[in-house]
Amino acid sequence: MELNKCTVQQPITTIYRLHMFFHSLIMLALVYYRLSNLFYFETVLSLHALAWVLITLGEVSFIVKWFFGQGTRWRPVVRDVFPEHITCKDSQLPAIDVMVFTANPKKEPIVDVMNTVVSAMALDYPTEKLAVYLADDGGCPLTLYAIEEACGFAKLWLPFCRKYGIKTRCPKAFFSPLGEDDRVLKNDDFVAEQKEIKLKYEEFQQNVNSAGESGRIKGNVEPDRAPFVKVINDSKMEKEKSADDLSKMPLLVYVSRERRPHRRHHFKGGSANALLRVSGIISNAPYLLVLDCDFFCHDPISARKAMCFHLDPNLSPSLAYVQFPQVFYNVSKSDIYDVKIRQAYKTIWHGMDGIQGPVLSGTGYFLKRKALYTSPGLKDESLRSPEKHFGSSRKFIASLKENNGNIKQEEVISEATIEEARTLATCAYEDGTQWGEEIGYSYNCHLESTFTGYLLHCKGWTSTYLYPERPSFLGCAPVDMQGFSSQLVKWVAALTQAGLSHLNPLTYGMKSRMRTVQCLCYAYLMYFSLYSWGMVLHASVPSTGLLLGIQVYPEVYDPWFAVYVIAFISTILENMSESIPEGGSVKTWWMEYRALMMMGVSAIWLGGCKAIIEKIIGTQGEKLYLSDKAIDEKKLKKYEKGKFDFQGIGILAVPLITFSVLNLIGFLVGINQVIITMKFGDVLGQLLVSSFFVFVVITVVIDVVSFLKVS
Ligand SMILES: O=c1ccn([C@@H]2O[C@H](COP(=O)(O)OP(=O)(O)O[C@H]3O[C@H](CO)[C@@H](O)[C@H](O)[C@H]3O)[C@@H](O)[C@H]2O)c(=O)[nH]1
Ligand SMILES: [Mn+2]
Repeated sequence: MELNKCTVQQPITTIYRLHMFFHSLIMLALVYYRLSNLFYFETVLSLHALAWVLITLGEVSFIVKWFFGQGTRWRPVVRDVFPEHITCKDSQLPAIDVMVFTANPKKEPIVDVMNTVVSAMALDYPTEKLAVYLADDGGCPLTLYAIEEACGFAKLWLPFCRKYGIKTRCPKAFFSPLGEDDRVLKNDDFVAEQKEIKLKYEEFQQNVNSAGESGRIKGNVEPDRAPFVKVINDSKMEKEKSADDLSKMPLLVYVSRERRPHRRHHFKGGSANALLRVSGIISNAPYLLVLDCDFFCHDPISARKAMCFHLDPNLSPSLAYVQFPQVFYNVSKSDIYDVKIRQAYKTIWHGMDGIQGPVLSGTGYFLKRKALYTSPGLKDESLRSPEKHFGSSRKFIASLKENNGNIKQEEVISEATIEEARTLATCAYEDGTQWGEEIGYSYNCHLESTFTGYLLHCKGWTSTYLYPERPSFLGCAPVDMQGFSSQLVKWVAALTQAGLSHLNPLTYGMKSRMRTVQCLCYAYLMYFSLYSWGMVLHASVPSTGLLLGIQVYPEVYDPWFAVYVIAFISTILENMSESIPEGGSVKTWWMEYRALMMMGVSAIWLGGCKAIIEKIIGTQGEKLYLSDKAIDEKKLKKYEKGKFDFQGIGILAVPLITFSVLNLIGFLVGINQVIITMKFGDVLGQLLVSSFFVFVVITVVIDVVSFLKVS
């Protein structure tokens, strides 16, 4: 019986392809128009010619972005899984190591991190096949204390969930509106037990918070520290106490790698590689579930769902990972900043899934451990000289040869193993090895996961995407302009940097084992900031033209004017065809589009510029912003009401204000001119473009002002 099913999305695929054909004709026409007219300028040194060249460049950037984007619309698919068709016994399921990452308790509230840990421990998967690791990149004593407390709580929580078939296995979510369905009356016992467990949860929370607040346990990041590995719960020890099925607990391990101020640590990528090694000699599961600390498990059977792909003999040999979407529990209906990044998770990932597979999104994916060490179907070169690639640990090298991760359940984890694990988590261990290059997560890009996934696809690995109705994982999104923008700047800078490196999708990717259409998709993502140049030019050239009396579009009576109008409408329709069928309305489309325009001339543009400047001066920013997961209630209220919050956006305000003012003045001057001369034919194109920007600005201003009034 089939374990999974893949369907090409119809009729949208046919519509996309027809549109592709139609739109490419218009684009070609526009290129012809611009190029043929550029030759008519008597001198290239006039302002008029300059304006033409600039607007042409702007149009070219739109066309190139559109062209790359077609890769993501070529063959969108949706997948379905049938976990009930898995025939093997539970004891034959492959083991999974869950890796949870945290870095800073100030930005990542410890109790929330523990909720993620507990939700992972509570996955509906045979406990002896499950191990949960917390990589604490902050090395914070309070986090260690909290995980011990959390483990104690889990001993009550897991049996409770299992006994009553609770689906919402993240305690915090269970006691929130998210868990409403699970809290309905089951029987009298349930009511009593629920009350009790709630008290226990509050007690746990209280213990952690008071330990931190009273200063009894240090809640600070320790930037200069030795490696530390501690087994919090050894499932083997428990077996001896003959735990019954309801109360069995998975292995739980706390890891904090060595950090030294003068040593490069490579952020999450570095932490992940250290954890790969440590977990390799402890449980060495063939599959990994990777979770950011704010992404808790919301569907206990997600692991079984992922296995519907990994156990499928047709897919499995080349399948590196199964990606789930990032779904955020705090997205509001209007979502003014488009924090849910709809285009990525609802369009592009499905599109790439139909080619070679979705992007590795950093969290919520089930990865084959071996994929980080080898290429599919090739002789394993790295195992010929393992020390050069993997470093000197014999124990770790032996783990590579192990028969697809026989979890070592026979023995209790020994002190010697922990000692070795500590060595594997030192800074020096990676010296002179291939970690961060050929092996493990790549250090070549700050978006370690996306880029590592890209390299996996280059090696010929595939991936699949599963978007179930009930979110398998839920995370928390930033809810103000500053939070979302800084995330965007970080991502765009990293992607652009990858696009400008020698490993870019157009040269390196095309020559690799990656499929051609897949290369286009990656080019779309890595050169997305190019598009923002198009936006910036469109936000500045037509309006400046109005001020200086320079015409950049054909006259209304010129048939070419119609071509521009058609191009505009066609672009908007393409855009709508993505967001509206995905449960959206014209309003949701507009919110998303407006967000893109605002971010396009600010965060995305600056992120791209940052990468270009760094490329020219030859440095790479060593600072990386950690997204804030401690959500401010006031900010959340504003966001939920659809009111913009620009506080703290800093330099991003400069382009936003400049382009707003420029278009407003240009528009007024243009209108004035029309009134005086009674002729509008030659400026209408520019007036339309400017008014479009003015319209965006006005709708934003209305939102801001109306909020000031009510608050
Ligand atoms: O030095 C660091 C920095 C971050 N993290 C952890 O990495 C995760 C992601 O960091 P976050 O600031 O939340 O990044 P986002 O921008 O929200 O996340 C996206 O982008 C990141 C790359 O910048 C990816 O690592 C993430 O998986 C992806 O979800 C968090 O759990 C952090 O605790 C570390 O372990 N060490
Ligand atoms: Mn995050």
